[in-house]
Amino acid sequence: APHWSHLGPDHWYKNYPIAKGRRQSPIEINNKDVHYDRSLLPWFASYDPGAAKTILNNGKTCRVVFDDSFDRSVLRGGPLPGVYRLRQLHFHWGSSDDHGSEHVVNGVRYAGELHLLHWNPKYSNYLDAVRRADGIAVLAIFLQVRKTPKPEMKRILEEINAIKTKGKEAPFTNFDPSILFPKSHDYWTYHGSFTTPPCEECITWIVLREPIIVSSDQMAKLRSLSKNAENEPVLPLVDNWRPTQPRYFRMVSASFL
Ligand SMILES: NS(=O)(=O)c1ccc(C(=O)NCc2ccccc2F)cc1
Ligand SMILES: [Zn+2]
Repeated sequence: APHWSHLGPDHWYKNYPIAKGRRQSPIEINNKDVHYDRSLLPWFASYDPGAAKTILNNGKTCRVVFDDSFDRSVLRGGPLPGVYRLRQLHFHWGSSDDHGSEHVVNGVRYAGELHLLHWNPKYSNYLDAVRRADGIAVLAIFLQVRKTPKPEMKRILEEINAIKTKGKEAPFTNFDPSILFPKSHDYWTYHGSFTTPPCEECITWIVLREPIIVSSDQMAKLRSLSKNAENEPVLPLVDNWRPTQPRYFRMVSASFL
């Protein structure tokens, strides 16, 4: 990773000027700024469990990677003009249960946030899609800590022990991430960016209103990951969330009243 990558979010603009752009993510979602759009369609995920390939610790997050060589696992509907291919999912979390999400809703910070990243196959590949305003769609789901966790998160967290340090990867097959979805498909949507460098402004964000429930132990499991590679000094992988960015003149639309 580049030498500056250990510098915080306030330094990113030196290498990625777009980090100070007009369409950055995450943002605060406040009811007073949200516009109910009754023309917004429901979104649908059609995922093939066989597309899941591996789970890895890249020193920045825990990521599950999927086969995106054809329209095998796709997201469609909602604000999207067509199908978008599922490429990976990853998480953001804090150093304690009272913070860790990237988006903040009416002042509420959640313990974490799950991002399912999809790209628009009208472009030849992911790298090309990243350079387009309609290139990427991220489905964001908040993680809320409660006593009785959702059993579906277990499968991902069971693999954590195999990817403790940066660069560790393990097979992760036969997994349909839609089992993680909450009951309600209500969402907010707006145009934004990657929340990490290169901060490209290529993302249609679909942020679910209903969080998924995890336990404090499950969050502790995520916090047991390390930023460092094996046989390097231990650096806990925590607080991998970007602070909220100015909304400027962006409309946040809601699919619900
Ligand atoms: N937290 S998030 O906004 O959902 C997010 C999703 C994906 C990336 C990513 O792919 N980075 C590497 C990357 C970026 C651009 C071009 C090629 C890349 F590999 C970064 C942030
Ligand atoms: Zn993310």
